[in-house]
Amino acid sequence: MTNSPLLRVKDLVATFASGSDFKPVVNGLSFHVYPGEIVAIVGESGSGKSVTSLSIMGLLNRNATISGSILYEGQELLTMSATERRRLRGKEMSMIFQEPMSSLNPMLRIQTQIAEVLKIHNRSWSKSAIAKKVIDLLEQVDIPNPEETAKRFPHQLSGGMRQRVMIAIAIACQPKLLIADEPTTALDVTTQAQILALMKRLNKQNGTGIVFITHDLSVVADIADRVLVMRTGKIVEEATVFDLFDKPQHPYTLGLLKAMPTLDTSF
Ligand SMILES: Nc1ncnc2c1ncn2[C@@H]1O[C@H](COP(=O)(O)OP(=O)(O)OP(=O)(O)O)[C@@H](O)[C@H]1O
Repeated sequence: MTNSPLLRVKDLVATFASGSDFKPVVNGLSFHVYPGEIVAIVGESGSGKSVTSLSIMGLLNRNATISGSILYEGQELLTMSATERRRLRGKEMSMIFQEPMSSLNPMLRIQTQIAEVLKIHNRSWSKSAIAKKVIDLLEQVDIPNPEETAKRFPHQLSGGMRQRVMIAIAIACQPKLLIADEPTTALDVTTQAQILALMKRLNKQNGTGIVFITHDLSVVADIADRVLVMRTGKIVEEATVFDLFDKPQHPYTLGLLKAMPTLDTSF
């Protein structure tokens, strides 16, 4: 790991002009992610995890006001032009959402959707180079029969396969930063474990820094190097994954840990 963070968020405040009584929903958040690191943000529903990730990606609604600082490789994202941010999105940083069906276009074949992002960021590539890269990406995310799958439409794939396609799109341009917002929540446990293993492998192979948003501490234990515990728009605890489970400091973290199902839990 190098000494300069890939991402440095400082005093981030996000407020919506409607729906939240003008109270900040993210309120003075500071954290950093080093290249190659997996940082999990964990917290209950409504604590501001998604607003944080959308702020980093520059995808928040127009009714949001953001202040503070978000530095990506030392460049301030909050003062960047929309064109510059679009250039970074997809190429330098990309995002995976919980429900791939709402991010994929139901009318377009998988190959067209992956090719689209490749074309935007690699204008000089030939058609055959793009087609080859599409298959290569589907192979990287362990899609069986990639040539066949590339021709399918999203509804012809299982939820796990759709999420793999979303990951293929997200890594198409080898971003340095990947933000994954509850990418496994909608999946059964076996598929969830496979997707987590895939993300860990991509992190190790490509050195991608990952911000992994979840409300599930067992996922945190599986994937993260470092953990930020978020509550009502603030970070209440930050620790390595080992320390968080070994000696949690904040009562809220203790509560989350106690609520984790164990083998002894009776339902
Ligand atoms: N576009 C919006 N307009 C108004 N309020 C919003 C908007 N988007 C989010 N909020 C509010 O901001 C707060 C934080 O929402 P956010 O989606 O970041 O929570 P979360 O921690 O990601 O929750 P979940 O785990 O349920 O996804 C919530 O109170 C939510 O209602």
